[in-house]
Amino acid sequence: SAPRQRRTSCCWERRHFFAIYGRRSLDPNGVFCKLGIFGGLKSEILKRGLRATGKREGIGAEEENGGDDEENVADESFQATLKQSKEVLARQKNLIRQIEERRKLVSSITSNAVNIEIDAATNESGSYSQNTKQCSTTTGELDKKYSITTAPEKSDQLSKVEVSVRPPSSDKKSVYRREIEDESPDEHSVADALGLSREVGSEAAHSAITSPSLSRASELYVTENLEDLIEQNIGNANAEQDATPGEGIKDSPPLAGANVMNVILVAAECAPWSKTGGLGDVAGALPKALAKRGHRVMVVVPRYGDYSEPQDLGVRKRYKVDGQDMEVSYFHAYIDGVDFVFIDSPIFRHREKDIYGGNRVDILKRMVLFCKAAVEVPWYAPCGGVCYGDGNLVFIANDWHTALLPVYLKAYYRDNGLMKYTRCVLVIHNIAHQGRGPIEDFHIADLPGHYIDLFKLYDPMGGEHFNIFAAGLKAADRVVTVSHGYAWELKTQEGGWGLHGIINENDWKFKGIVNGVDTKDWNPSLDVHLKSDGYANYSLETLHTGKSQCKAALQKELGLPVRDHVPIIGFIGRLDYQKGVDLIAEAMPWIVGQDVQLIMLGTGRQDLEEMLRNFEGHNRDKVRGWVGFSVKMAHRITAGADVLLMPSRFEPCGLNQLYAMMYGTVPVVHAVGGLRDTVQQFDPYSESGLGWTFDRAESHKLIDALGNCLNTYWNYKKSWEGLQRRGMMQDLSWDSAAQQYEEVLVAAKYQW
Ligand SMILES: Nc1ncnc2c1ncn2[C@@H]1O[C@H](COP(=O)(O)OP(=O)(O)O[C@H]2O[C@H](CO)[C@@H](O)[C@H](O)[C@H]2O)[C@@H](O)[C@H]1O
Repeated sequence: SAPRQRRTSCCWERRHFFAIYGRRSLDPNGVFCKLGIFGGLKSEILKRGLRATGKREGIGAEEENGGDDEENVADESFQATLKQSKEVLARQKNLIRQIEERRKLVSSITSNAVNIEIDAATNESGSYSQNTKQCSTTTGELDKKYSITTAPEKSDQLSKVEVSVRPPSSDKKSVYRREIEDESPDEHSVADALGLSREVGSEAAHSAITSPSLSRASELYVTENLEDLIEQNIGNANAEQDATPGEGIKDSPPLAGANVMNVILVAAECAPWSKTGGLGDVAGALPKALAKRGHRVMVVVPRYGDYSEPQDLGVRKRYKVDGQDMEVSYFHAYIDGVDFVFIDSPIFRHREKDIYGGNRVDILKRMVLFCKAAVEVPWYAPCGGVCYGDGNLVFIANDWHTALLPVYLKAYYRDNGLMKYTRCVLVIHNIAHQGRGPIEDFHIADLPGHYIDLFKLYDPMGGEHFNIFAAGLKAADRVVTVSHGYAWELKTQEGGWGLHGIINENDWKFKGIVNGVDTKDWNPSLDVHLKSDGYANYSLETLHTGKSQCKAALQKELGLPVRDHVPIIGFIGRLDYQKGVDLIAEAMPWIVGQDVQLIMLGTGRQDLEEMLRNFEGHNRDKVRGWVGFSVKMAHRITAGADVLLMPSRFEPCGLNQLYAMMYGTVPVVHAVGGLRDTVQQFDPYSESGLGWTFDRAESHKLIDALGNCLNTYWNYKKSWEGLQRRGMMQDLSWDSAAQQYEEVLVAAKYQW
């Protein structure tokens, strides 16, 4: 009976072994190919294999009493298992090599994509648009699918579509997760997730997952290991993607967590399509940062020019403006995770060089049409096939041009039980422009009579008048301005420009958030405007040589003496009262008395433009006054200059000083509004600070500050380098601002 017992025991062990790992485990293309990849499993297999031979189970003692046959069987079995283990090891190595190759492929695709973008942007606007168009078409397609899942309205139709959706390719991890959760067992998803070729991987994956002989424990084991491997594999790919600055949407879950919502930013301008100043920059950059946090984000802007990226959505709507029927259509592009919707109408067309041009009534009519159409965009503009809808939606309106939006939202819709869950936040970029006019302008706004009270404002400057910003501030659910300093100033009589009373009354819903920088556009190591004409990209590591090269290229381009040791002082901005250009004029005799070069770029008031030309005319060896709007020159001056001068009388935030610091250019600023928030005065004792500030908008104060700055430049090189480095090392991206905006959006959402 002993031999029978031994045979039974041995057979049981073998049956048990197969029961756990399946018969196909002995097939070279079978489950071991799959299981072998998990390091821990190898020893388990060996252990089980040995147990099957009985040698680890103490059965050996009985075997010694048994016949040679039994011993041979055990030996053969042991040899087979050993061979099998070796094969497993070889396959494991092979799989690791495949994963490595796949990782390289992902990395090369990622870097190619970045190169395409950089190439696109390097070209002049025409080719930039073409390339972007390609990108947007692709991502638009993805968005079409993705947006369906993120749409908050879950109509029957939507949830049906959801079954087949996939998020954008960058969100690979969640694709695989969902495939495993929803569709497993599925050989394709698992093999794809592992990066296995179909021939090697699919059958193995299928066996591993679907084999009926898999016990619950081994199923769990396989799943866990699969997930680990997928995590690791995709994590590596994502890490490589993350290393690319400015990449779009990243891993799930979204940073915004449960607060994910639909956000529509509405602005009169948006870079790169339309820009007269900082509003265009913000409208182009903040939405991308919000999208990165997981929100579904749209920008709505008039279609001033014949832009090539946006495609006609084929939707037509009519709105009445001052008694006249006007038709609008909607153009759409999906770029960097954001839906850009352009509202087309004959009254916007061909205005790209003159966005705010025309008489007061003309501008008002344009803004009335724009706001009337913009507030209904979530109903009519199908982005990626699905409209945003008005649930879980917050508008971000900007400056007086779109301050009618919160008023329309209330008067046309919420007062009538529509758009009940839609909110509007109004951002003040500049209170100096308010949309003022005579009371009679009210009829153009086309609102119920009692709404006149929102618009009526009396101040000593304008008497009783119609004021669009005033109405917007009252109707908005929340109000944001672009720095803490400016938030404080707006509440004062001097800083509020007649609206301080309203702002004080609405203090509870008012907040300052400092703007960020689009670190893709304004980044010395990526800047597309530094790739030609002798300029060079540079970083913190190559600051010294890179900046010198840009400086020489700038001097050469503008016909100034090419001298490395002469400090270049730059100025970029609108030529108006706000920017304090007249203070530079007053300080001009002192400035040209120094061994410096001054480069000024700007457009605006004609007398100030003339002044710039005169500066240059009288000091050709030291001064250049570029009258015009040139984004390329703005970037090149920022890179090539040593000092950026911003003597603004008031400055809600100011972006140029932020850009300057990113480029190792030291700012000298009037300590006001956002300039005070962002430029910390240099302290030579503690070697801290970011630049020089002066406390009053007076030319002698400017001269003092600039004098100290130049002294440091000439005589304290180490301190100078410290200033540059501290500036460049700051995190000035939109990430933190976007998080603060999100808090405001959430507060608005839950406000009744
Ligand atoms: N001639 C020219 N050629 C090329 N580019 C030129 C140019 N003149 C100006 N720019 C560019 O326009 C932008 C100006 O931005 P700012 O923030 O400095 O001022 P702006 O007063 O327009 O914005 C308002 O809104 C922004 C955004 O909130 C606030 O930062 C700011 O304080 C407030 O006054 C920068 O990108 C600058 O490079």
